[in-house]
Amino acid sequence: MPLSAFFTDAVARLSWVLTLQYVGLALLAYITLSLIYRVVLYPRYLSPLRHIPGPPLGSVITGQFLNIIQSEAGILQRDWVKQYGPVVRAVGPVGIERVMLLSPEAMHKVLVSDWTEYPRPSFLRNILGIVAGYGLLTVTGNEHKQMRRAMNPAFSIPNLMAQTDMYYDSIEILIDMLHSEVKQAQASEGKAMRMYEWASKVTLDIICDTAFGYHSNSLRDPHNELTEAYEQLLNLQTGSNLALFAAFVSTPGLPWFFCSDLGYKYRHWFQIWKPLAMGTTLIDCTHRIRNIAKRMLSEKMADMAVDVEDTAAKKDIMSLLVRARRGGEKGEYKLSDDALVEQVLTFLGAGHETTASGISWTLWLLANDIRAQSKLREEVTAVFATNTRPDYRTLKELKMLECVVMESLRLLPPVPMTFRIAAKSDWVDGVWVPKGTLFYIPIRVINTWKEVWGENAEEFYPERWLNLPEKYNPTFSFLSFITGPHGCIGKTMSISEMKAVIAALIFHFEFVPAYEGQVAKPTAAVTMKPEDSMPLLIRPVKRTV
Ligand code: HEM
Repeated sequence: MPLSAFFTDAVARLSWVLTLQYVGLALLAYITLSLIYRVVLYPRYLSPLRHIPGPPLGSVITGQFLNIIQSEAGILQRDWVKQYGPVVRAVGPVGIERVMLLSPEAMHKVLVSDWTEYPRPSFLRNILGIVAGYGLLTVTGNEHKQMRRAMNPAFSIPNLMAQTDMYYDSIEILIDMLHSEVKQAQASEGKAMRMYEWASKVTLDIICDTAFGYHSNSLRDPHNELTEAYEQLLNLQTGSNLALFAAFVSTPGLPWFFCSDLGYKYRHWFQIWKPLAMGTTLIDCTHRIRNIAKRMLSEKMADMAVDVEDTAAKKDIMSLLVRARRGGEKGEYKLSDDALVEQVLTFLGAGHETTASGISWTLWLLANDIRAQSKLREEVTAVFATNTRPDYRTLKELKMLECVVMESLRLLPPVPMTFRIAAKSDWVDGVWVPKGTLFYIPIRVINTWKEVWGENAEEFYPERWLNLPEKYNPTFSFLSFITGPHGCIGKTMSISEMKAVIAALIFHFEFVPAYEGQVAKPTAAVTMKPEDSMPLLIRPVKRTV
């Protein structure tokens, strides 16, 4: 090669290397500056929210995030309100701002009037989607409106009235099992049992039975695959696991991978590094649950194909889903086969664990308030003495039962908080909230806000429901099921189910704490279940016939 050509070639190569270096450096500078802007400049000096009172900004990278996930759900936020007032700003990981507004005006705008502008943020949709399917809980806007309209009839009062009697098939099994456990223990003081586990089994059997006509038999079968898969899945979202779980599901592409066949095939890859091993369990559980949902569906669709006329008249969840699958011809809402499975997962997931937590917390509160427990027993005994399967109306008329269930849901809400994200910049109750800001919907904080509920707001006092405080707002002071178009579709069903289970348990058994000094241990997860599965000492009620 002539010398001049050699030099030309060398210069060309050098300029390529230099160009690449410049591009690399420019990219690095861009990322560094963006990060500095996001985590330091914007939240500290530029954000329009920076003057709103709130806790210190915290660590530059994680903000208040570690404090939040390490504390009991809703309690840190309640302390902030006590310290800084009803409008609070806090900074989470990588400088993302969160605001918490407690006023009914703010809740009305975010949850009701402008709900499409304040959707669930994607990290929440992914957490819910993985645990409870990409169905009604994760869609928004028009798709949500259509889906909700299709499902509403399943939760109508006449439908629920017809359904109540079916609850007792599972409740009676629960009572029998508890009686035989106590009998086997042969101890006069009763037997300590993890009531959350029993509550979870009975609510799973009830939802499978009433919604899908499927007998999951989780009460009788100690190794039921559905129960075990849900248990493992929920444990992934508690304590220190929660941060990793949130990081997993917030990583673009990973939620899809977790639910795909590809993810299932390569699930063991996550075991190469211990901190990632949770990925294998997560994929394994979601696949087991999905497979059962598919099996449930295909069995039912085969049954229903035989009796099309009958299906057309029914308004239970399964019949409505199957009809939505056939829809379309008449311009009705149409569900694909995959979407159908996601809906089944939604009603399975959203419908059992929340109600189970509600039942366990109610038992805990009653175990610690013998006066309220005795008063409730007196009320339910008057009914159960002659009718052990009281219907929807009879349950509704029991005043103390209503007070106990509502008070428990107020004080220890199974969903202690949820989130929304501002899809536009706008004023919310006098605060200019920029697009992209996260909203806390602080359910537990609002439910126990002293400003509304008075000085004893944080105490269990069921009778307060007979004489509600003057500042009580029926739509925005009790948010356990939130409100507006995304409000819980299963609200009336779960309240009546909780009543039926609690009434039967209190009629048959006495509950006291399992040991001296026992304290409640609510998890800091999306749903607030007892971390220790709520051991309580239970003994049969002695009656003189
Ligand atoms: C005590 C029991 C329950 C509690 C405390 C509860 C609470 C909630 C809350 C707070 C939400 C709103 C979540 C958010 O927007 O981020 C919600 C939504 C939902 N719940 Fe429940 N729930 C319970 C029982 C049930 C039951 C039994 C079912 C069904 C059988 C159910 C099905 C749903 C569905 C499908 C949604 C999504 C509604 C929508 O976006 O249109 N829930 N629930």
